[in-house]
Amino acid sequence: MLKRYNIILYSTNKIVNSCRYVSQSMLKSTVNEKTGIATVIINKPPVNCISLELLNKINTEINKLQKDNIRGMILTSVRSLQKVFCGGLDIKEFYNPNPDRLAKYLTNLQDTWLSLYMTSFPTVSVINGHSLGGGCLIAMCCDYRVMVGPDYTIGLNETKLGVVPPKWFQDTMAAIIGHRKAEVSVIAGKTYTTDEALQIGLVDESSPDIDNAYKKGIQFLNSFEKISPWAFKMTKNISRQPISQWLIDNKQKDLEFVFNYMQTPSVQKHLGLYLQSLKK
Ligand SMILES: CC/C=C\C/C=C\C/C=C\CC/C=C/CC(=O)SCCNC(=O)CCNC(=O)[C@H](O)C(C)(C)COP(=O)(O)OP(=O)(O)OC[C@H]1O[C@@H](n2cnc3c(N)ncnc32)[C@H](O)[C@@H]1OP(=O)(O)O
Repeated sequence: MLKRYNIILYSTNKIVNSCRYVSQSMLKSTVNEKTGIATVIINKPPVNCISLELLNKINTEINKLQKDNIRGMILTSVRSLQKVFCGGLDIKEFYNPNPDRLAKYLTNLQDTWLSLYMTSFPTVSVINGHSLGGGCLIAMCCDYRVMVGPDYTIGLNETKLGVVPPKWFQDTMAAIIGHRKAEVSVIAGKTYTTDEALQIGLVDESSPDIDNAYKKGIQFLNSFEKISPWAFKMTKNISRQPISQWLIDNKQKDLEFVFNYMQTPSVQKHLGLYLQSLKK
């Protein structure tokens, strides 16, 4: 039986020296058996945007780690991408979608958010690049955020694409920076530089380089060494349950609304224009 571990969601290959397992594509996950800390690395070039397949992998991995009783987790992005933590949800999943796949995607998105937001172990995102839309969402799900800077950006920019960030996206941000700041932020689809994100409390610490950011993440996880895992889990649960319970109670309604809304001509037109603007 493994010790109880913390999770840091982070993108590097060289930190972990004692690996329990590694999955080769899109998501690499390693657990340091000495420390009980998992490092989960998103590895989907060119910009780590989240397809249905990646979403499945993230959710499966979190659920596996949950069963393994790890002490903590770091979530990050592979170093070779250099300037992107996560480019957000894959817009191609929403543009001219296959309805069956879109329904699967949205359901998986709900489930993955619930898994990551409610982990019973501490989690850290080491944000080693731009983190937009769904990228910002997964970083915000973690218990602590360390962002590399100064030149990266983070934010829920959905309105800039002509889509609405669902209630649970907005609630996740409001729980971190407060309702008023989150409202101003999501309405305008604002993105923040590392320094700005630190200033408004969207991230907890900044770092000029990835190694240092990773160390800060580990320090955060180590701060739980003397905290009972049960006390951690129950306290986090009480803190986050009101937000997660809303989605659990409204999953079908939320799914149907987004599923229909996404396929309206006006949303499709905006998504098409946004995708075009991203093309080189
Ligand atoms: C109650 C609710 C009511 C209604 C709700 C209705 C709907 C809500 C449902 C769900 C909500 C929808 C939520 C969406 C959340 C999102 O995440 S939307 C996406 C947000 N992300 C972005 O806007 C990032 C866009 N990308 C960039 O800004 C840059 O690519 C980035 C800074 C990340 C990196 O820049 P750079 O290194 O220069 O790379 P390129 O720009 O050259 O990109 C490389 C190729 O990758 C393609 N690409 C980039 N991002 C995405 C993406 N998110 N999805 C798909 N594809 C992407 C880009 O087009 C390039 O492709 P090419 O090589 O040219 O083919």
